[in-house]
Amino acid sequence: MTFVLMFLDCTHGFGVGFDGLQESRLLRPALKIVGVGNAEVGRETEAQRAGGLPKVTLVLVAQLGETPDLFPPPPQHTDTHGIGAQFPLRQPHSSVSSGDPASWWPYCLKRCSYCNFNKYIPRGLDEAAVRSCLAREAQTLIQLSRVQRISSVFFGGGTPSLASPLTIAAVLETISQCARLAADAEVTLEANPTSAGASRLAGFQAAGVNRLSVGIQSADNAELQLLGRDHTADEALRTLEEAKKLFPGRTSIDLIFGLPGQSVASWARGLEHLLQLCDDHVSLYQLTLERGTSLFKQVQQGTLPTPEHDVVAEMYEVSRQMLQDAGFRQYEVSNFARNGALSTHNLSYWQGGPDNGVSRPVSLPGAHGRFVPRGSGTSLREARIQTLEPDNWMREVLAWGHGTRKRVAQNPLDVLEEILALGLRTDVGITHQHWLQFAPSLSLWDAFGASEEVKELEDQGFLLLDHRGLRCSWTGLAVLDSLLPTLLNQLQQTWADRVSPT
Ligand SMILES: C[S@@+](CC[C@H](N)C(=O)[O-])C[C@H]1O[C@@H](n2cnc3c(N)ncnc32)[C@H](O)[C@@H]1O
Ligand code: SF4
Repeated sequence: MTFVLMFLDCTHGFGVGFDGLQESRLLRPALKIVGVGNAEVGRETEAQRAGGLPKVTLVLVAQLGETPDLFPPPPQHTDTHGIGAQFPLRQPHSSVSSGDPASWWPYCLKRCSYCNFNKYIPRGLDEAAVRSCLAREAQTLIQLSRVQRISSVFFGGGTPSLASPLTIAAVLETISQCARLAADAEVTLEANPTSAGASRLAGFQAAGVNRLSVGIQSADNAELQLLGRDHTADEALRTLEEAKKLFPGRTSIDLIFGLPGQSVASWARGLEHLLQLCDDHVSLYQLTLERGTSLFKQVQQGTLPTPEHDVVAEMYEVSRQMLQDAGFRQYEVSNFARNGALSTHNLSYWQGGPDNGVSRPVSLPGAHGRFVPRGSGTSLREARIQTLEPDNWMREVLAWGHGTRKRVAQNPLDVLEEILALGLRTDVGITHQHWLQFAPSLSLWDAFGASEEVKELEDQGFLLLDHRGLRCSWTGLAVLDSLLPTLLNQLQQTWADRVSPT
């Protein structure tokens, strides 16, 4: 089973509109794409809007009817945030007899100027209380999903490196009491340079963390200031050095490109520098100007320039090439690894989990999950969202054992659409074998083999459908968002014609 905790990463990589697509398709599965045309979709970024970037040509029209809440929301407050509302899609975003739980720490020391994640500045935080709720919810969700074996755990945020190692140890201890935590399980923690000194990192390691994802973001002090980060480039690089000593081969760095005023040359210079210092894993995020953030406001008011589409696209291309030259494999739209340092947790997420009953129990406020509550006698997958506000979430965990605010049942087509949209983010794509686990009566050939539009994408060099399965080419991976509407539309049509004709 896999706990997925987070968020879908709306900024995973370059391409327009994927966040919008994810929001509408993955979190509001009851919306049906009924056509493809020249329409804007979803949460188009401000940069796209202002810069005239290509629009995803996707039309979402029919609301098919969301299933009612299966879980009555706790009585003390009303549910004002249904699935899809105000949730960071970044990341992420779990499964069944084997799984990958994720746990969030929703607190940050300060708000970065670009980030609209569900996060809070801790004031009078009772960490022991949060710890016990995290452990309790993990226990409830694992029991409910009947997960037996866990192959990865992800502590994301917010800033989980602000939590004490004791908290991380307590959650891991609970997980290992509820299911078999494999001896070689990947246990990742996201760390901010400011809260990740050598002794804290050693504490996390002693607690059971064996992989670190460090939020470096940039090696340029002016850029870090623009991003509202609370660390300098030197501090970030010192954390990287310390992390590499403790987690050699298992330290990842997060970087952001496409900042207002950033040139391709300055971005490339910074990346070149970081490639000499980094370990074996790099996550590259294209900046999304998120409504409600101070960076968004500054760009909107004209105090900062809008990042230009062509410039940002070139940054992405240059980065991919530089990473390839440095020995990295682009194994996903925005993730690069060398020496086999691919993230198990991320892969299980993009590949939709190890079996049909993909469950991603998510623990922590505001987290998103995919979950099969086998413990309550069902094998149907649900999209779940945990309550956003930590105080309410804690009250609910104390009262109910969990803070699941919203559950939406996913039908087989919803699941397939996720498999398609997420699987194509990887360089391997979707193998025939994998697809058939989810669609025994509709092969990839059935779904896409006879489509003129898909054939056109193949002829244009974006897509490959062959004996291995369906995947993007190197060129296609960079523009996946613009390929997905055609593919999703095609899937829906063949599903309607061949699997559930009305
Ligand atoms: C939510 S953060 C958690 C990690 C940690 N708190 C940090 O900031 O390094 C995960 C990643 O998402 C990135 N991120 C957040 N908002 C973003 C945005 N608007 N555009 C692109 N990346 C973003 C962060 O920079 C970070 O690397
Ligand atoms: S530290 Fe990370 S999660 Fe917190 S505001 Fe900054 S980017 Fe967002």
